[in-house]
Amino acid sequence: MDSDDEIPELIHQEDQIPDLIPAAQDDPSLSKVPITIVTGYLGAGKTTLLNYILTEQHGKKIAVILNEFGDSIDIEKQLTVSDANTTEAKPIPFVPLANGCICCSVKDVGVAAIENLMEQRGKFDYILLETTGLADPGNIAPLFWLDDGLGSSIFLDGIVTLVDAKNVIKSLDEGFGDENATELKEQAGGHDGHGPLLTTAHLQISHADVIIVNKADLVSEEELQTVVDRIRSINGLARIETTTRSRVKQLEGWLLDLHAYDHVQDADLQFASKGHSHLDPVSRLFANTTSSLTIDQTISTITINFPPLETEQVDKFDQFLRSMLWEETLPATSTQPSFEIHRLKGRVPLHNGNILLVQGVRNVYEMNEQKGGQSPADDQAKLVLIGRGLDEPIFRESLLAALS
Ligand SMILES: Nc1nc2c(ncn2[C@@H]2O[C@H](COP(=O)(O)OP(=O)(O)OP(=O)(O)O)[C@@H](O)[C@H]2O)c(=O)[nH]1
Repeated sequence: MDSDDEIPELIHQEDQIPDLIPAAQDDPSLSKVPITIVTGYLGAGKTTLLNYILTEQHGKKIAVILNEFGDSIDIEKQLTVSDANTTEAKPIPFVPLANGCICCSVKDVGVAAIENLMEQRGKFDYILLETTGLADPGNIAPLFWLDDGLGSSIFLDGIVTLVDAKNVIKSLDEGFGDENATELKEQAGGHDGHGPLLTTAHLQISHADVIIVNKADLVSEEELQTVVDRIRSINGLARIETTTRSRVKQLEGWLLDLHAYDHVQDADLQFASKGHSHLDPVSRLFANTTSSLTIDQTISTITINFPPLETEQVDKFDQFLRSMLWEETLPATSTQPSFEIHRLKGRVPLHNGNILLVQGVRNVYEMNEQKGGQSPADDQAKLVLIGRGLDEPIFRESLLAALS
């Protein structure tokens, strides 16, 4: 490693972070680089996917940050850039970083890895960040919104979760391979009289914008459909594709250029309400069969439909979101369920002809009023929530009361 590749000092103070990436901040002509977070259980096929991408001809130079366990607990980030002109993947010199998992100490290690990478800006036009098998993407995603330094040079394009078709149901039901699985005692009706489990698999699925159900070759078509149905019952917003050897049918829209956070399409929210669109060919094959849909007891998706808002109600809507996301309390209701929100998308038409677009991950949300642009489908406002303990009638009642 030569002197140009010196490891930057790790940052421990949150308020120091905005100064990180000075080159990017100083030169406004540099456009923001998109980043996709790739997550999934150990052995789901993440490395297979990234190797496939790095050797594919796709005209993009993609930097991959791998987050791997070595022999010891040290974690190293290996940076590799695919070369659009040859089929070779060129490694950027190894950048050893401090011990720790990217989701536990992301403000230190993750930021430093990305800062390190951004010093080599110009050599790539897309970043893929692979997280360890047990990462909770909900800890990582808001960083790209909240951190001024990162946010000025990088934007989060989306979260892709790989699941292993053979083992994912066991992971969801039994916490297979997951030491962090926790029993939700307050929710009755779980397995063997116990509460259902909240596993890392639930968190990885609930936060995902794209879910790749890999290792399709190891299960029957019926088993594959059961897996797709189960995943759909957890996350009604994500696009789902089934693959073997992580070979997605195309990179754009499935791994790159996801634009999951920069617009809220009406079609996406319709999809959550109906629960069947965006389906991959295998799912379509089964669309007319009577497969029984297992509703996951732990994490689910709900869609709240409500009438378009007067301009004066926008503040009330914002207060509802703050109460729900920041205080985990539903306003204006006597029923106070225990819940947590992982992902939120909303499209709210206003009587002035504008449209309010809402995006959220955990307790971080963003609301933008877009001028005009309402479509015929915007006769109702829609708020889609993915999380734990969501009961649509209770949430709807609270929202309507808060708006009145
Ligand atoms: N049968 C089958 N095996 C696969 C498939 N995809 C990957 N594998 C194999 O499964 C094993 C794990 O794949 P990886 O790509 O290393 O999985 P990973 O998610 O990166 O796993 P970790 O590095 O442990 O987090 C490897 O031996 C792969 O060759 C698939 O679709 N079918």
